[in-house]
Amino acid sequence: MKIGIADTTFARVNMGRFAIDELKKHSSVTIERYTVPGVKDLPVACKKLFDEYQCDICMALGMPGGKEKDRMCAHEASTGLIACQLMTNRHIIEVFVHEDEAADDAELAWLAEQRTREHAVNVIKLMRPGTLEREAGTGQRQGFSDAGSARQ
Ligand SMILES: Cc1nc2c(=O)[nH]c(=O)nc-2n(C[C@H](O)[C@H](O)[C@H](O)CO)c1C
Repeated sequence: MKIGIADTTFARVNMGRFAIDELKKHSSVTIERYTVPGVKDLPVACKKLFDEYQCDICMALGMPGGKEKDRMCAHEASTGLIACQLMTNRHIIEVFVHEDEAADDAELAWLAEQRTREHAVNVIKLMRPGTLEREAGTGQRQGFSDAGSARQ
């Protein structure tokens, strides 16, 4: 198994470092890292990780800014990431941390690390068929607290 990590220099937290650290804690998989300037460059980075580096699954790590044009960029990037998944028939776990989700820099750094690490664990679980099934409907969230199951 080979995991691709695509990340950006636009992000204000080194999300790639946290992803790699977490993946190594849980498995001995091979990891390829590909860093690009911003989120809109992530789809082709992931495509190259699949096509040229033979990755089986990718994480796309990015940090959209708080302005309207940043939100637009993030939406475009997400659309590209979905297209890449359909073209390659492989999963890309998108880990976007919007700058305005956090109240200050300290919370932003904490959120980016936490969300990245939790999604890295999701990647490991996705590679082991049936594992995520045990958590279906449990209201998992990455970063802030889990929502939990709704009462039935
Ligand atoms: C407006 C803008 N906002 C963001 C952002 O919020 N987050 C991010 O990672 N990148 C942004 N970029 C840069 C683009 O994603 C891309 O890197 C450039 O347009 C070069 O292709 C741009 C241009």
